This record gives sequence, C-alpha cells and structure tokens, in this order.
Amino acid sequence: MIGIVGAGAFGTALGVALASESRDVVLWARDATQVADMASIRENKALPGVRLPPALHPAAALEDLSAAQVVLLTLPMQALHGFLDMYQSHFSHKILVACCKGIDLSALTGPSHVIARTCPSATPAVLTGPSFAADIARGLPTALTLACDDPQIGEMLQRALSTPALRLYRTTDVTGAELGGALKNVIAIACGVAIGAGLGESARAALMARGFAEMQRLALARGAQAETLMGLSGFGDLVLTCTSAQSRNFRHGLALGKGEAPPAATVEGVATAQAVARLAGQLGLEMPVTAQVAALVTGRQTVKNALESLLTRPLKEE
Ligand SMILES: NC(=O)C1=CN([C@@H]2O[C@H](COP(=O)(O)OP(=O)(O)OC[C@H]3O[C@@H](n4cnc5c(N)ncnc54)[C@H](O)[C@@H]3O)[C@@H](O)[C@H]2O)C=CC1
Ligand SMILES: O=C(CO)COP(=O)(O)O
Repeated sequence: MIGIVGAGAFGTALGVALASESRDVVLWARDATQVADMASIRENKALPGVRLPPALHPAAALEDLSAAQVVLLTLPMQALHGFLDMYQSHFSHKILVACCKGIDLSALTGPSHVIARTCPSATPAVLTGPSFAADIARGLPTALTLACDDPQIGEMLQRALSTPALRLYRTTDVTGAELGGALKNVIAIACGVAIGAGLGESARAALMARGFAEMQRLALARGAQAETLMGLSGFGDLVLTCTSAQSRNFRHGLALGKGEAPPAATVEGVATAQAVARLAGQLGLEMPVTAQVAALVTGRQTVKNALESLLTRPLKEE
C-alpha cells in the first residue's frame, strides 16, 4: 500500500495514476469534508473531471497511513516543515518521497533536508520532473526523476511508482533532482513576466538559457551533478514550466508582466525566489534573474526597472 499526504492536484493525480494500476493508495487530506466528498462522489474538486479509481482510499486520519511503508508528500513546500514537525511520530522509519518543488524559506534547504531534520529515522527520496497533474491523471505519457541516496531503495521506489504511462528514471543525486525542480519555478515566473509585458519569444528564450545557467551555478555549488540538471528535473521541467500557460508559476509571472493581480494558487516560485536569492548571497553567487524575480514578487521592484537592471548589466562572456 502507498500513502499520499496532501490531496491537492498533484497528490490526487499521482494517487489516480497508481490506483488505476490496481495499487492500493491511501490519500490523506486534512479536510474531513473533502475526504467525505471524495469517498462519496469519487472525485476531488482539486482535480475536477477525474474519476477516483476504487483502489484509491481517501482518509482523514493519519493513522490510516500506518500500513504504508512508502508515503508521497504532496504538500506545498512551505507547509512541509511545520507538518512533519507536528506529525513526525506517524512517519518514523518510513520512506518519505518529497514531491514538492521548492526551497524552505527559513532553512534555505530543499525537501530532503527538511525530512532528514524533522524525521531522522525516515528515508528521504524525491520525485520530480516535467509533469502537470492533469496530464498524469489522464494517463498521458510522463517521465520523471526518482532520486534516493540509497540505490536499492531507489530501485524499489522506481518499480513501485512507475506505471506504463508514468516512467521513472532513477538517480542518487538527490540535491540535483530537488534543486532542478525548485529553481525552474523561479525562471518560469521570469518568463511569464517577459511574455506578459510583451517582450516576445526571443526574450523568453534568453531568460530560459540565462536562467538555466543560474540554476546550474547554484546546484553545482551545492554539490549536485551537472548531468542531473540537464535531465528531466532541470532542463526538462524548465522547458515545460516556462512555455506552458498550464503552469501556475508562469501564469503568476504573466499577470505581473501585464500589471494585473496574480490569481490565487500554489505558486512555489514566489517563496523559492526569495530563498534562492538569500542562498546566492550566502554563497557569493551571481543570480541576476533570480534576484529580479525575488524583488518583483515581493513588490520591491517594478517590471520596468527589473528589465532595465537586467539589460544594463556589463557585457561578458557566456
Ligand atoms: N500541480 C502540478 O501539476 C504539480 C505540482 N507539483 C508540486 O506538488 C506540490 C503540491 O502542489 P499541488 O498539489 O498542485 O497544490 P494544490 O494547491 O493543488 O494542493 C496542495 C494541498 O496541500 C494541502 N495543504 C496545504 N498546507 C497544508 C498543511 N499545512 N497541512 C496539510 N495539508 C496542507 C492543501 O489543502 C491542498 O490540498 C507543489 O510543491 C508543486 O510544485 C509537482 C508537479 C506537478
Ligand atoms: O511543476 C510543475 C510541472 O512540472 C507544475 O508547475 P506549476 O506549479 O507552475 O503549475
């Protein structure tokens, strides 16, 4: 049996994909009414139009996860620390697969370190890569990265979480995998701003390429492998998120670029841009696109001035 914590769009989509292959899944949500609705109408409003298969069991009690050795954590990044800190006793000695994409704003670390700190007896792993919840739930082909320090546990997870449509590639580079997924959200906001402000497709491509250089700079400084960033979790997810209006990070930037109020949603790049800007300062790394996104999302910078400061930087080697 596989446990999933957080019945938003992504947790539900992964639950549907696994349960459609007759794997028993317990999907935990904090809202008892939402759980009762899912159990009765076999649909989750967070992922409308998708039927919940019989093998997916909605649950409101964390005790219902006790039989699951593997638990996927599909909460927003900034909620992870508080949640695990409060409920750590339910997760002792389990394999906890972080599916959230971001950097914790107070600890300035990714989800695997948050797990290690709050649940020291648990084994952390990371599932990340280019995938929209709606695509996974519809059974469309998707390829993701599964990262775990322990290669044997990584192999077990790869088998347990792959389906014919959901293809998992394995790595032991947990840092690279989680940073790829976190950092691309920041660049997706920048790309949304560029398109929203009418700067055109060439500007978007420039931001993606220079943003990718920043992603690699930070990831390598944190000990990640360059190949990981060039794979699904870095390059792959950067392309998807920066070019699709399905992305909430992209749409957030799009609204800022148009001078509109961004729609309410889980937009991981907002907090992560601020965390990464701080981290870059601590590590003495130049991350100009990230710095401008951090200033924009906190209202410290205007789109016009952000653009001007990027365009007036000294000319240099690529
Ligand atoms: N939606 C997508 O296409 C994808 C999302 N992800 C990642 O998955 C994570 C979750 O995203 P979504 O499911 O899309 O967000 P969402 O906004 O649809 O759902 C988040 C869920 O977490 C619950 N939640 C929030 N704080 C909580 C807390 N303190 N305790 C318990 N439950 C809490 C909310 O009630 C909600 O059900 C994010 O890090 C996102 O980057 C990754 C790949 C694809
Ligand atoms: O991570 C995602 C796609 O891989 C989902 O992107 P958003 O969180 O921007 O919607």
